[in-house]
Amino acid sequence: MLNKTNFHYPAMLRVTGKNCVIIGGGAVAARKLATLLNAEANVTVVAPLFCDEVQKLASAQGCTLIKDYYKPEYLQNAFVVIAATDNKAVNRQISEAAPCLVNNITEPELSNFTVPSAISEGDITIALATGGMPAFTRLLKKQLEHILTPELADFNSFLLLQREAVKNIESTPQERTQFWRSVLKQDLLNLVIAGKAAQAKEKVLDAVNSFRTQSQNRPR
Ligand SMILES: C[C@@]1(CC(=O)O)C2=NC(=C\c3[nH]c(c(CCC(=O)O)c3CC(=O)O)Cc3[nH]c(c(CC(=O)O)c3CCC(=O)O)/C=C3\N/C(=C\2)[C@@H](CCC(=O)O)[C@]3(C)CC(=O)O)/[C@H]1CCC(=O)O
Ligand SMILES: NC(=O)c1ccc[n+]([C@@H]2O[C@H](COP(=O)([O-])OP(=O)(O)OC[C@H]3O[C@@H](n4cnc5c(N)ncnc54)[C@H](O)[C@@H]3O)[C@@H](O)[C@H]2O)c1
Repeated sequence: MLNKTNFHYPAMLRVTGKNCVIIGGGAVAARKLATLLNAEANVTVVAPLFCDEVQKLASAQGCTLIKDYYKPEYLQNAFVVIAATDNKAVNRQISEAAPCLVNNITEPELSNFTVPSAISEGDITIALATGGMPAFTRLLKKQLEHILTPELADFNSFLLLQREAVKNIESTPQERTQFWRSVLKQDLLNLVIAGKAAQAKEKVLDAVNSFRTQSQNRPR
């Protein structure tokens, strides 16, 4: 049997438009529904009874609610399945029947993935897991929320654009790696944190321009 804590391969999933099925409609199902809907998944929730939060999310963000007990047919064509009933035996059946990514909320060891705690700001995401100590995960997340500011996310958006510009400069992947490592140093981060993002951006633009000039002058 799988160890309860051996979830050692972090990954970010693209669930946009993908069929994701949650069996169970209680408090935990509502939490998993919220994150799947935020990730723009196409979600179906199956349960005889839906809690207020699930109903609220369904009408605010749109998902399919099927008022029924679990049946294997509900797993057809699913990319992600969450076994989120309060019945261990049912969740176990779901875990066994799901030929895809499956998360079991009552017996994590029957899952092939676990849901980390996550904070996002713009395109930056910090995902966090503790190997099954969720209340501590929640506390650590609060600590990290202070670090992940809108200013950092804005600076990251700027960098993403510059990265595309740098890719269009004739250079080798090694040269680009070397370039970004030399530009993205602690002093630059300190400027952004100190509220001087404009200065930091200026420095990056200067560096990109001299990389371009160097590339043009380099014999190939
Ligand atoms: C991160 C988060 C994401 C989410 O679920 O959305 C999440 N649990 C959260 C909260 C939370 N969960 C529980 C409590 C009550 C306190 C407590 O019991 O400890 C609290 C705290 C609260 O609500 O304050 C109870 C609980 N959790 C699990 C079991 C079953 C078991 O352990 O056997 C039981 C029932 C135990 C029982 O019956 O007694 C199992 C798992 N919960 C995980 C994730 C995975 C491990 C992630 C990691 O390694 O950190 C894992 C392994 C599987 C999974 O679900 O993927 C979310 C944080 C939200 C946030 O970010 O603030
Ligand atoms: N993984 C986690 O993060 C986590 C967190 C807290 C609790 N838990 C565990 O998860 C269990 C559920 O917690 P909850 O707060 O969501 O419970 P809940 O009582 O709020 O919800 C249970 C839901 O399961 C549905 N259900 C029951 N039998 C079903 C079936 N055969 N088919 C479809 N739906 C069915 C119910 O209608 C209800 O909607 C708890 O018993 C606890 O052990 C896990």
